[in-house]
Amino acid sequence: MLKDTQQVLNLYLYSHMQGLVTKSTGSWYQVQTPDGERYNCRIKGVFRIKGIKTTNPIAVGDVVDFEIEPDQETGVIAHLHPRKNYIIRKSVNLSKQGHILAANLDQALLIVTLASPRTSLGFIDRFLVTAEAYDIPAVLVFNKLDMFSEEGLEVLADYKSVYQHIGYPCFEVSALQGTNVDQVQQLLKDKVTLLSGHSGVGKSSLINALLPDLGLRTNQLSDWSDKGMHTTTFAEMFELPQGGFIIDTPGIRELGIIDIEKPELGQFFPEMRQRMNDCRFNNCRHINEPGCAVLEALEEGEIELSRYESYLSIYNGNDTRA
Ligand SMILES: Nc1nc2c(ncn2[C@@H]2O[C@H](COP(=O)(O)OP(=O)(O)OP(=O)(O)O)[C@@H](O)[C@H]2O)c(=O)[nH]1
Ligand SMILES: [Zn+2]
Repeated sequence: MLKDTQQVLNLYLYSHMQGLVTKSTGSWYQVQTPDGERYNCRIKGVFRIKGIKTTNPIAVGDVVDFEIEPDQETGVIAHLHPRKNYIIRKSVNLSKQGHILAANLDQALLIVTLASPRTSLGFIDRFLVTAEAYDIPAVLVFNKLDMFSEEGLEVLADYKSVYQHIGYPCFEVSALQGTNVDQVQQLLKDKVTLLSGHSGVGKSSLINALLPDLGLRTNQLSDWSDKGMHTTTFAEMFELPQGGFIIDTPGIRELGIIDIEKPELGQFFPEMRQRMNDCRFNNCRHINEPGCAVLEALEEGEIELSRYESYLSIYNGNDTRA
């Protein structure tokens, strides 16, 4: 009888649990179970991505199975669930090596401003291309609404229509005054969201507006951000009171452009992707080829000139990240 009880207990103690990796230090992983329990876990075994060696096998956002150790507090990660996407930093001199920054992102939110500092269209487009290449849905949030003049509001409406037209949701908010922050709150609910944007666009202000009751959390967040060493290497997720997580890590805020082969670039512009099957040549670069469906659409004003200019700029390897 006693033996049976022990066996049942052992089974229970070593049972597999599933959880989300919410923090990583490289050797320890914080794993959160669906009921909110957190365990510090180690890794057992080898985890690999095809074709690339990673310096970290498991990253924030990964879903893993783990076994709880007899101490009931720590665990051993035994299985990694397939990722729907991940962002990776390739090492500069060894392109076959990389560091996974985060996995399974539901969306990437780019915070931009049209005033102090103005985010360039080139920067926005570069971000969107990168998000497309990573297969992460992107959303634009135009902040500092309170600073706009009549004229500024018209420019904003133009920008929004350009991006909404090609399928990117756009929001306009004032983090400072709280305008439309509830819409962003709704957007983040139950999702894993990467926050991005240039310095000074109001990311911290927006987080503060999103977490009004959790000043402590935001402080932790900026403390974390100040630790230069960790920030570039390891991401951390912050849980939102209404459900969902945000990732705000300086090293990945601007989602550096990844290696994209020139012939593939058009695929990452949705309005080009949609038309390029109609180009006369199947290896059309959409630059000066006859019968190019993209150039036709550009001429007819169906493709925005600024977007096409971004295409050319990235194609030619110019850095538009002003
Ligand atoms: N008028 C106005 N100012 C804002 C708004 N949001 C942020 N700011 C101001 O813009 C400045 C930068 O805001 P932060 O929230 O620190 O920007 P950040 O993106 O976190 O910047 P980094 O920490 O450098 O990445 C601060 O002076 C904020 O007060 C807004 O909606 N309206
Ligand atoms: Zn073409």
